[in-house]
Amino acid sequence: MAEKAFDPTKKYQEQEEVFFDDGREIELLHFVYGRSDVEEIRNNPSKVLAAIDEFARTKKYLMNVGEDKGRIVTETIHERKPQVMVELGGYIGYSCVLFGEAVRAAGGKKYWSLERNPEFAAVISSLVDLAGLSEVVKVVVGPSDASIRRLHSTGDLQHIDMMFLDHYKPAYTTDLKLCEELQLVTPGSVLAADNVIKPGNPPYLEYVRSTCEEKRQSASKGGADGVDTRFADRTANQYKSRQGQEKLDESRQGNPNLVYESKLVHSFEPNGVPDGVEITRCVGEE
Ligand SMILES: C[S@@+](CC[C@H](N)C(=O)[O-])C[C@H]1O[C@@H](n2cnc3c(N)ncnc32)[C@H](O)[C@@H]1O
Repeated sequence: MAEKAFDPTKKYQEQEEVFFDDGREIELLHFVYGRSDVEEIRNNPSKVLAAIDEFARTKKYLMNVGEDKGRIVTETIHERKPQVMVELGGYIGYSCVLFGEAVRAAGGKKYWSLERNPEFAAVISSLVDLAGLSEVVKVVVGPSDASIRRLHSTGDLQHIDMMFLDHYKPAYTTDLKLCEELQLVTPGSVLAADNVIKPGNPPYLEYVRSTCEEKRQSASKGGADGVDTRFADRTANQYKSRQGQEKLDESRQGNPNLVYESKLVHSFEPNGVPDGVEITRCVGEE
């Protein structure tokens, strides 16, 4: 996958100081459903995505994965052909519509979108319905770790063929370890982690790039308390005003015996800022 230059004609609006949860998500729904051509975009995922992009380019920034990084993940979906894919963090449904359609096209059965904010989850469901993807996509409201545990215990989720991590940055590693412990992530699973350059995720990159021996040694030392200090305050507190202080189980050990092959694919945020997606394949267990 070669890195392409950013096309400035597709640039989203600048990211403001307050860039989400200020009513823009509902404004987006009115923008999309208020279009004179809304019946032409119904059941057409590409046109729904184009309408979302148009809002973000002409009205207000949206924290979507965007076209460039999205392509890296859809190419991986075409290769891996997951029957079951999970995303952590759905926001207004951009990645859900883009990847849900790719999973369906690859013959997959289910795309789970785990979103903590109930208002955002309602926006996702509305746009997924418009895109005609309701049979493949299931939106689950709640914190990702509780949702993963519940879906596993009910038997609704038995294996994750592919996972897109794009929620609270410090939770990437703790949620991956939870999925390993529940044997949802096993050899054959593929992970795509967004924002590993902007804002960055050193603990996650360290984990998926470690050898089994390194992971076993670090698990034997036990986890540190609180959010890893390598995250900037802005990232650690991104959802604090709405959710309060996040509680992560840093003592979780995961399955250090899983062997990962991991690589960074460079790309751009939809407002042109350089970023990258870490693609990680679980290739064995030792
Ligand atoms: C960057 S946005 C996701 C963007 C989306 N994947 C896309 O590309 O279209 C991050 C989302 O994660 C959600 N979120 C944050 N912490 C979460 C958690 N612990 N569990 C589930 N969702 C969470 C936020 O509410 C927000 O909607």
